[in-house]
Amino acid sequence: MSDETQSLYQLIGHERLQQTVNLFYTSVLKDPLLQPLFGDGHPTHVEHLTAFLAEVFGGPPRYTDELGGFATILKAHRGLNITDEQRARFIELFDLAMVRTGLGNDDTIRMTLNEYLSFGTEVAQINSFATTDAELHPCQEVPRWP
Ligand code: HEM
Repeated sequence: MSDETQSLYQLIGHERLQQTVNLFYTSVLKDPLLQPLFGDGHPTHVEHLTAFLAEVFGGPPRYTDELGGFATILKAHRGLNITDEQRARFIELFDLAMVRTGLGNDDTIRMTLNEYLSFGTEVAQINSFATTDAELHPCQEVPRWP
């Protein structure tokens, strides 16, 4: 496979993606602004968030095919009433985790992930406030990015 056809997922590598999500989630559960939303944490969160992001960046569609797909993440976010500060902290902690695993050393990867996180957290925030289906964000499936 030539470089042109390599997905971002391949460039990142599954293990490094999972390590980054793992560090991110550990920091979320210690964060005063975010921890109240996540409680004591969920044992499948790292696996599910990794699978979701893998699919977003061109990896296998395992989140859609095996882990409940977009409907599951939508259900998880509805009613959370995510504030602007919580949304910003989520992005900040993910970026810090990228720096710590070395993923942040690659400017293209870091910038693309941050661009996606800006979009993804906006989707999550809008859905977190939706009281009717009409108020949901129009993105209703696992997006492919970029
Ligand atoms: C790019 C943005 C985001 C993505 C890709 C994402 C993805 C996910 C996924 C995959 C799950 C697990 C659903 C399952 O069990 O399969 C989840 C759950 C959850 N998300 Fe998000 N999320 C995003 C943004 C946010 C934001 C901004 C917040 C709050 C600040 C948030 C709070 C939560 C909570 C509280 C849960 C449920 C608890 C848990 O599973 O641990 N998410 N999210």
